[in-house]
Amino acid sequence: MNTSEKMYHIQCQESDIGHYVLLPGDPGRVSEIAKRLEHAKRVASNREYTTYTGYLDGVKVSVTSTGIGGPSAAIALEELIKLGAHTFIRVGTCGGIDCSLEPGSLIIATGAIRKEGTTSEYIPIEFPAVGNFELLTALNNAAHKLSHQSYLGIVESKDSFYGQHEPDQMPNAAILKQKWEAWKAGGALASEMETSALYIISAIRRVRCGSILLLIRNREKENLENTPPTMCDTNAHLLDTAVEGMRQIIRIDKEAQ
Ligand SMILES: O=P(O)(O)O[C@H]1O[C@H](CO)[C@@H](O)[C@H]1O
Ligand SMILES: O=c1cc[nH]c(=O)[nH]1
Repeated sequence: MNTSEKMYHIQCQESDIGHYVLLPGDPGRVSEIAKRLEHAKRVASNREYTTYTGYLDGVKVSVTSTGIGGPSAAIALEELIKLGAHTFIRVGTCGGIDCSLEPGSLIIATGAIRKEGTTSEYIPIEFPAVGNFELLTALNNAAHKLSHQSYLGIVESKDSFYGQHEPDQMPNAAILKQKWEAWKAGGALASEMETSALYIISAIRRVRCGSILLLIRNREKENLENTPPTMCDTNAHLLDTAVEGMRQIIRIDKEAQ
């Protein structure tokens, strides 16, 4: 491959991208993360994909938004891997499945339920979507270091946001609700839309990915306790923890060299 070639969707070339990449879904979150890097500059913005690149402890690190959902995240990840990136942290948001979780909690996804269509085009459904152990450990250590409460566990990655929030509006309501109850009984923590695609593709391409998510609202908790909607309206602790996790993995990699 000609490495000066720009990738079709993210509009970046190899020299634009670090080997380490933070992956928010929301393009609006990219500059907020980039502020936590050294000398970060915007390198491209096309469709849902905005990229900044800077440094952490002298090592080049990029931030690229994935947009919403598996198809969009899969494109970002595939193109970043083609440009040489090998270590990824998703920096996302989620809604509660486990009724004990407070809005504002940080969820570190050990694995993801593959309730999406993208990864079935890659590998049969029996293959599990699992995070990279080193990265999950680094994220967990980062949360402890910064004194932020975090929870390790399984998340649901689905395709339909409104299928989660308004299942009764869907002809498929009975199946949606039955599966949701099954995930709850199985101890799943939260629901989002990209982690399973990122984990499956990372496994297939032999790169590392970990996902950390901010729980912004927990309808299960509200329903159980009969309390009004409560939204978490701050994400600084998510961004600080994700960047500290990346700093830790960079340090571990340097020590192993
Ligand atoms: O905040 P981000 O990272 O986009 O993550 C979550 O928010 C979006 C839905 O509102 C989906 O992308 C979901 O996974
Ligand atoms: O409830 C939520 C919150 C964020 N993202 C989701 O997919 N669901």
